[in-house]
Amino acid sequence: MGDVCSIRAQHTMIQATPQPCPAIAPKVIGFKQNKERAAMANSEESLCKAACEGDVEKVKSLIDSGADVTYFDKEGLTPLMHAANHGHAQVIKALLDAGAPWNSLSPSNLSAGDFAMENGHQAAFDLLLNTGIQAELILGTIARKENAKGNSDGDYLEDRVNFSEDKVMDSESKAVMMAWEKPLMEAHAKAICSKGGHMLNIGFGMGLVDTAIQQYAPTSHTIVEAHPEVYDRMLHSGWGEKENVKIIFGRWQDVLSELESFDGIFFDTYGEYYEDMREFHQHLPKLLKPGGIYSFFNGLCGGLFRRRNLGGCETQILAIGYILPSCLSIYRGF
Ligand SMILES: C[S@@+](CC[C@H](N)C(=O)[O-])C[C@H]1O[C@@H](n2cnc3c(N)ncnc32)[C@H](O)[C@@H]1O
Repeated sequence: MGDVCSIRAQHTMIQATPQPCPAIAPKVIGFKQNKERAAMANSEESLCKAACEGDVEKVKSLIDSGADVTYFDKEGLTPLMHAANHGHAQVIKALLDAGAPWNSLSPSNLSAGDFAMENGHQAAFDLLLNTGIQAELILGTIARKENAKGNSDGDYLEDRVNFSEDKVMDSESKAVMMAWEKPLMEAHAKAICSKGGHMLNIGFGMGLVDTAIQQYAPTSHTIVEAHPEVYDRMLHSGWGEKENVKIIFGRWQDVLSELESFDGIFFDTYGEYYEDMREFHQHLPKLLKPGGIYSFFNGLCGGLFRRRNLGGCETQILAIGYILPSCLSIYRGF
């Protein structure tokens, strides 16, 4: 747990040089019909400049007079990215209230959240994180309802997955798991194994957390995995022959009755929603022994930040810290 918190602390020390505020480029208007469009673009350029300079009154008045908060300037940046880059939290709030998209990406695939994070603007970052999480929760709830009605646009568990040395990808080439997450998985394993005993991991993926759990030589180590190809790969790589390992093939939702209680539990699935994780949490009082330790990993803010090396890990930890307000991703059973 100490590790998890200290990684979060490292994050706030990351500093990058913010880009200078853009000068408003003079427009050359060749045709009469372009005048209106040029005037509008000017108000959006002014919005970017005011956002960059932190002039919240000007931002509000430009919004009131119809400036488009979704505008991308010639550098491919939105007003929200400019405000985030310089840490102007009040401007960010005004833009978000006016409907500025929190998940737009710059030409280098950076979101406003990335700009705030890279420049160490914690208040700006928290605002964007909050908005991203709220949106994810709402979208997740809608998607679950759609799926329940049979409108699912594809079930990850029924699709093919691709394995390579450093990642597992789903059929849409989205990363199920990536090797850079290894240090984070090791931190989770260390936490849940800190008292030894019987371990449970939900979701094998690349087996990073399970490999780390094995290093603590637990009394028993149960792994629940639902994807047939991931399961086959587990068997081919010898996981079925390890003495203290029990593999349960199936969705955790369907195999709960086969699970006893554990001293350490880790949860990290893919293709599920926040609501699924919450549902899992409701089973914890039964699954976790008194004094047991639970930890989880979940991409709760997809789209808000790039998934990338250490930064991505830190983001996940921040997200976890946000959900459980004291930067703890760990739950201790009573
Ligand atoms: C992100 S990966 C887990 C990565 C793992 N923590 C590691 O260290 O490599 C998620 C895994 O959960 C599995 N999964 C998805 N939904 C599941 C469910 N309902 N029950 C059990 N496993 C599930 C996926 O097939 C995938 O292997």
